Amino acid sequence: MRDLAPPCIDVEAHQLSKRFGSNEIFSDVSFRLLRGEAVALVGANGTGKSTLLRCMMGLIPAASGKVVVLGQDASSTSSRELRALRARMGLVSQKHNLVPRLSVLSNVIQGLLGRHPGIRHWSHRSAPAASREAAMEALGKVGLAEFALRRADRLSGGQSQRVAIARAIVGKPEILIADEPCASLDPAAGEDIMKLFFDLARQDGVTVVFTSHHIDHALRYGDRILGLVDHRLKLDARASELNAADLRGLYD
Ligand SMILES: Nc1ncnc2c1ncn2[C@@H]1O[C@H](COP(=O)(O)OP(=O)(O)OP(=O)(O)O)[C@@H](O)[C@H]1O
Repeated sequence: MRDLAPPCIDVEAHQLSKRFGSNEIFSDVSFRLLRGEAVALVGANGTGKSTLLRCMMGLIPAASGKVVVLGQDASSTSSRELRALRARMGLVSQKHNLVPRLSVLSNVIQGLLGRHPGIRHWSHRSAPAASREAAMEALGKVGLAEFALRRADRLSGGQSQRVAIARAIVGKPEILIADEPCASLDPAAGEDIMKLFFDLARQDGVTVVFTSHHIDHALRYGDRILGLVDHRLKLDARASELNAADLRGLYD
């Protein structure tokens, strides 16, 4: 469990803007994410949610502005420092990117590689026992422990998604970024994953940012909700102060 007091800012975006060519994706986006908060990022298709998350991880450069993550400027740090920074974060992207021919367990163990530069344990057979144990624990959290030795290409879409989530949390990230984590999950599995994220924030002090088109998930599992509309951050409010109609208004 991380020390939750005093309150600490894990992410601070300051007047962040992004364009692809002449296409402005978002501009003048500023917000702060506090340690241990669960934050829902919402907005219609194509408003730039995934792009904003990728900027936060330093995976793509911003056009202007800056984003400071865990005390480091992700927009202008060296690639070596960026790798070290990313090792402290977990990412669940819309594409699972599992290695098809490897076992589920080996795929989850890959989530630990960034934490141990230079070590390449691609297979669960050669990984240290501690890595295997951590991966089994993460698989247990997403309800897939019994699938550990199955090849990743023999999973359903929803199972693959849960393996990707296990891979993102196995290294005990300080910040977890999840881009539509429930998109391919049935309602019960989606609820389980949202509860897991909520517990990671509440019990372990992980800062969780997730995008979702489930208004209900954003309201119930987000402490705070950020909303993108027309290239701008139009909403930054506590979930307890919002209702479903407020969020539906972002999609009009
Ligand atoms: N690499 C890229 N090059 C050019 N345009 C891009 C690139 N990536 C995203 N875009 C464009 O940026 C805009 C925002 O895309 P993004 O995926 O961030 O939206 P989103 O809000 O996450 O959408 P969705 O809800 O559909 O997942 C879209 O118009 C998209 O076509």
